[in-house]
This record gives sequence, structure tokens and C-alpha cells, in this order.
Amino acid sequence: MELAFHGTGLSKIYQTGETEVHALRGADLEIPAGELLVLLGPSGSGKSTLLNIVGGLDRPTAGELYYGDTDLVALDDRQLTRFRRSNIGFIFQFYNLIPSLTAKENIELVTDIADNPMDAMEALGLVGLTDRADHYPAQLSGGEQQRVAVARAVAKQPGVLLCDEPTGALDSKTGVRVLETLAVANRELGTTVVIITHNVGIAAMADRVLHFLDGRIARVEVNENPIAATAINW
Ligand SMILES: Nc1ncnc2c1ncn2[C@@H]1O[C@H](COP(=O)(O)OP(=O)(O)OP(=O)(O)O)[C@@H](O)[C@H]1O
Repeated sequence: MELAFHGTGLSKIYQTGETEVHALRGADLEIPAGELLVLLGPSGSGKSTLLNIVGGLDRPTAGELYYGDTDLVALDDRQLTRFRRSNIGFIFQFYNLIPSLTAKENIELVTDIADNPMDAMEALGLVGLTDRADHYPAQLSGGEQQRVAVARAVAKQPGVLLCDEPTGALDSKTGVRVLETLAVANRELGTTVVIITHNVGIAAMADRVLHFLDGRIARVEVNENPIAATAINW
């Protein structure tokens, strides 16, 4: 099993004034390349903290973390930024599109500076929004805006897509369409996809489910028969 990420003993302590928050407490992590993973766990159990560290947005206080053979802890800030630009696509709960740019232009913002991008229209095709290329974010529904955000993340052809509550602001029907686009990226492009969610139902589409508790991954569940995103309801 080839691993995209491999971490051991990851801890993260946030220091705010006199208060220390232990967001991660020695988490061990394996993310197999090419899989679709779902991260579940109570609020505050460290899911977003771990996702941000894996994506090079933040650093662990202690522990080891590798992306393939690359020791992420050893990288300096510039190297970590380069790692993130080349390898990671992020999708957050809110879509972060630029209001004054069309859907296509929002994607081109990324593809213009990427090493090996796909065409912006091809990325829009992947999420089923070719006919909305010239629409501005305000002319799109929440679900459509999130699909543009997925197209933008996918267009630079990252090895990994990290998604923090990508359907958190969407109803079940629109959320499922967004999940389908993540499944397409995983299946057709071989992208490793990691999804944080509070919707337990979404776990059924994952190859693997990581259950967080108190800053650690308490349990890993391998799903032999993941279901299609279209079959999910919440
Ligand atoms: N920048 C920060 N400064 C201080 N404390 C933080 C910071 N980011 C997160 N924390 C704390 O770290 C702990 C873990 O937070 P984290 O966001 O990783 O949990 P989570 O499992 O993603 O929660 P949720 O499901 O609510 O998003 C929480 O107690 C949180 O308050």
C-alpha cells in the first residue's frame, strides 16, 4: 500500500496567553495514495488541525510527517509553501471565490500560475458547469459555487484534495452533487481525497474512515464496499 501521508506522534499545542490547548495529542496517521478518506469525530477533536498540518498550512509542535519520501517537518517556510502549491488542493465550507471574476476566471487565477494545470473549461466540465463559465459567483447557487471551488482546486492537478466541511453550508441534494465531483476527481484523476464532515452518512462513500477522539485517531475503519455519492442522504 503506497502512502500519500505518513505521520507518527503528531501533537499540536496552541498557546494563547497563559492558556495551552492540546489540539493533537500524539496522533498516528496513514493516508493511502489514491483513496477517498472521511474524517469523523466530535467538535474539537483535532480534525481541522490535522488537515491544516497535512496540507502545509500549519506545523506540528512535535511528531513526524512525511508526504511520500518528503519529510514535511524538515522543510523551511518557502519549501513548505512550494510543497503546498504543487501538491495540495483545498476546499473549505465557504467557497472563497472572487466576486468580481467569472467562474472560468476564478479557475484561471490558479491555472495561470500552476506547473501542470488542466484547462479551466475542462475543470468546469468535470464538475458539470461548462454552461456557467461566464457567470459570476452571485449568479450561482451555493452548491454551484462550491463546484466551481472544486474545479479550481482540481484544475492545478494536485496529488491530494483536502476538504474541510465541503458540504457544511449545503442541503443534502446540493451537497451530494458536490460530493460526486470529489468522487470523480478521486476516480478519474486518481487524486487522494480527504473529507472532514459532521454528516456520518458521508462515511459510506469512503474507502477508509478515520475516527478522531481527543486529538488522536482512535479508530480506522476500512470500507470494502463504498457506495456512490448519489446514494447518500442526510
Ligand atoms: N488557532 C488556534 N488557536 C487556539 N486554539 C485553537 C486554534 N485552532 C484550533 N484550536 C483548538 O484546538 C482544538 C481542536 O480544534 P480543531 O478545529 O482541530 O477541531 P475539529 O475536530 O476540527 O472541530 P470541529 O469539528 O468543531 O471543526 C479545539 O479545542 C480548538 O478550540
